Amino acid sequence: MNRDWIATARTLSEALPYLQRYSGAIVVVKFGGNAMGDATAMAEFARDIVLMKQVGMNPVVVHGGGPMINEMLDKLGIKSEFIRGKRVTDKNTVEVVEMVLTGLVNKRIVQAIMDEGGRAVGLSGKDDDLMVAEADGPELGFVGKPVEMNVQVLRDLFSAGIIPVVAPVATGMDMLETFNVNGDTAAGAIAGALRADRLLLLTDVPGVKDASGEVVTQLSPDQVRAMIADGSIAGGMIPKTETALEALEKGVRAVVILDGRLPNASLLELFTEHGAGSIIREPR
Ligand SMILES: Nc1ncnc2c1ncn2[C@@H]1O[C@H](COP(=O)(O)OP(=O)(O)O)[C@@H](O)[C@H]1O
Ligand SMILES: CC(=O)N[C@@H](CCC(=O)OP(=O)(O)O)C(=O)O
Repeated sequence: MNRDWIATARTLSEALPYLQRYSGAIVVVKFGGNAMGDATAMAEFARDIVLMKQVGMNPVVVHGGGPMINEMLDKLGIKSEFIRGKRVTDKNTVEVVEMVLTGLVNKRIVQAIMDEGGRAVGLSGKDDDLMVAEADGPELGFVGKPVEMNVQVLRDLFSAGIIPVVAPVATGMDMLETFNVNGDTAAGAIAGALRADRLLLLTDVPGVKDASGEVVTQLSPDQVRAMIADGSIAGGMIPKTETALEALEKGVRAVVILDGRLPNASLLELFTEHGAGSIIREPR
């Protein structure tokens, strides 16, 4: 008997308690632009999501696409800068953001999930008023912070056997403006409104690193606040960890920041005893 086959069978058998624990669980997965990588990485990600649905979980994909927005802004000769991990967004920029996220990136992910045999529907915060936002701060322009969530549409899609894929673009309170919402912030707001069992933030680093560059596998909210204050958490990791703290306050059970480029990163986290990346939750 081939040893690899035996190992595969054992892995499946060992996954049973996790499959039982997560049956019916809502898992929000943020797929960052830097984690998307090439077509193979995209297909592997899609396969993991389809598997989650197949075993009875309710995954929701919330995606980013920062590098793809940068590429399009470059082509159009529009300059862009970030403040504390968020893109300063003027009128021209928000149009590009909406086109790239709800068009290009969203449909690529929907297509990848369909290609793996799942059913996916793409939507943005504008669809069925899923995410209503107001300006995050005057210096950021059309960057939104979610103020009202209407997640019924996601529950409807769950019951229909469909995987929702959400682009982080929101409508304003007046229903006229368009806001660019950071992908992590959007994922946290959706996870909070759904009181999700897990929020997975897939990125391009193995987890949250301390000042010496080591990944910290377990973090409490207090530890995260201290690391933001002393500067060991910086740049794009700020919205990610702030999102984690807010999501926990709203009743999400745990938030995991992990490397989406690692093959089967989400499955490793959910279905094995090893876990992956940094898990942030209240100390037990
Ligand atoms: N303490 C830290 N641990 C890990 N990454 C950090 C930390 N501080 C800052 N970073 C940066 O945050 C980045 C992840 O954020 P971002 O680039 O916005 O990812 P994504 O596009 O996946 O949302 C990492 O690539 C890293 O450069
Ligand atoms: C306000 C803000 O910063 N919005 C992000 C939205 C996309 C995103 O979050 O993409 P990643 O997850 O790939 O970083 C942006 O304009 O880049």
